[in-house]
Amino acid sequence: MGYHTYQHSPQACVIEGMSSPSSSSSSAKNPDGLICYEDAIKYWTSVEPSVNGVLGGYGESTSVPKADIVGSLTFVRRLRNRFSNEPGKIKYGLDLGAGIGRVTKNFMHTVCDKVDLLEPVKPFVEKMKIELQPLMKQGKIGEILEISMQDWVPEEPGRYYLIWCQWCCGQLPDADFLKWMDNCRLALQKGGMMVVKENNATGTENNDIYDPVDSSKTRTDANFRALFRKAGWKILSTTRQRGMPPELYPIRMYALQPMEEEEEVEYE
Ligand SMILES: C[S@@+](CC[C@H](N)C(=O)[O-])C[C@H]1O[C@@H](n2cnc3c(N)ncnc32)[C@H](O)[C@@H]1O
Repeated sequence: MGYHTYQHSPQACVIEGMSSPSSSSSSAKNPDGLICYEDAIKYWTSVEPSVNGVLGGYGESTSVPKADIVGSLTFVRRLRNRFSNEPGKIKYGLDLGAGIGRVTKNFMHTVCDKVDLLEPVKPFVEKMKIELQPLMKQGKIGEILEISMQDWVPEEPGRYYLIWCQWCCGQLPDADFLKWMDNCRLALQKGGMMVVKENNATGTENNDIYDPVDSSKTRTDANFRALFRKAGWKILSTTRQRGMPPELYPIRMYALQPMEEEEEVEYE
């Protein structure tokens, strides 16, 4: 997510050349086929390891970082009676696509006993280790996994009380997204919760927008809901992030739990 994940006309696809934003290129129809993991890592490795870098130019001189953290905290606090840790287990958090550790540093450590972070980009991991020094000294940081979400296989089933995935699951095409959700289910404690916080493209299920800058896609709310259902997760609650600059895509938080077998899903 950078400048490019914000409200803009879909740009010309790097593969197809300079088609106009309004042209009906196959990129608009099949963004999944255009996602390239290597290009994504190359892009993120070239980005300054700072809040400004991971937030695409919406750093600390803007309202975005603060509004984002306040929104996340409020959302999780509102849900505190709807999820719990498994008796006797540590309240472990997992911060996915963690960048320089912004989410853990400002928010996750306050709701979890300990947080693991997953981030594939080396300069971000190096900066994260500096940013999180004080929390490491307090014993609040667990493992730092230097891998991509699509390569992650949970080593300890039922480890996590809260899994947080923000502004990074657009890096995965739908097929890998579904496999990744299966891994999340395996990794979650009984009673635990996962939150996906992402930009939303407008339109129906098939209107996801490819972003050539970081080789990701921005999903519609309809596609998120369809994928959650397909992967066997129910939405406990969902809300729109408030207080963001008007030029940005709408941002939505989805609080999720695995469906019980035969459970009816209620969507808001
Ligand atoms: C927009 S930044 C968001 C960082 C962080 N979640 C935050 O909100 O501050 C996107 C992050 O996703 C990471 N990323 C890119 N491809 C990824 C992948 N395949 N798996 C996991 N993370 C990925 C990037 O390196 C970058 O740190």
